[in-house]
Amino acid sequence: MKFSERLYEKLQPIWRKNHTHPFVQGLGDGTLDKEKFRYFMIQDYLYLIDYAKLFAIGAVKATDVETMGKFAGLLDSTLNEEMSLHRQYAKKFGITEEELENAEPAPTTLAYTHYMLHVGQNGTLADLLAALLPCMWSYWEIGKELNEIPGARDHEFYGEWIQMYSSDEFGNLAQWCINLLDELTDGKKEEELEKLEEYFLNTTRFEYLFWDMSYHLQTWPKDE
Ligand SMILES: Cc1ncc(CO)c(N)n1
Repeated sequence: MKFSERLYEKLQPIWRKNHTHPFVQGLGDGTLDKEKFRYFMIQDYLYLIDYAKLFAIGAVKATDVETMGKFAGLLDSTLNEEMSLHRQYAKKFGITEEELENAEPAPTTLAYTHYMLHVGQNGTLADLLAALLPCMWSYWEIGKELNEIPGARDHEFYGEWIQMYSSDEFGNLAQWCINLLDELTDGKKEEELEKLEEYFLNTTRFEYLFWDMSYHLQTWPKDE
């Protein structure tokens, strides 16, 4: 069995929790409170700034030019395609680019990005991929699932989000990362696979926490 199949099977219950989170459900049926989505967009923009850096680290850790080029492409599409979705949504909300970049990360955003960057900086290329994969993979799955809901992709507000994450372009990038992780883990010892599984599990959990943070508009403790 491919390592990605093992991850997928083992973590199904946790993935389902992400799919059924009220934030995700609200995106799909269009009932999500705009204030929560606005908060999510700002936090997700900050998240993606650090996430993009993981692809840069991937290029550094790659051992062949083709893989380097792919990571460079992932870096480019995160900064210039995925984040332009956020910049467009920001315009709809009257949020300036300065405001976006100067916003303060909430506790969960900071914990999640720093965890991934720590694993990415200190580990192997396989470690980095295991940590970053739940992000792309779960958004692709969620995008595809929401895209099946009649009218969801044409929703005046959340439709563009669903279109982006259910797209073949986004899916192909996720699939490339899945395939590379499968290649890198082929024939690896069980001990090594368990370590990778732990990274993947932790960032899958962080995905849930990110939805939950946005749903509850998490802040740092008040009256500091
Ligand atoms: C928190 C989070 N996870 C995954 C993605 C997909 O890139 C995203 N934009 N944000």
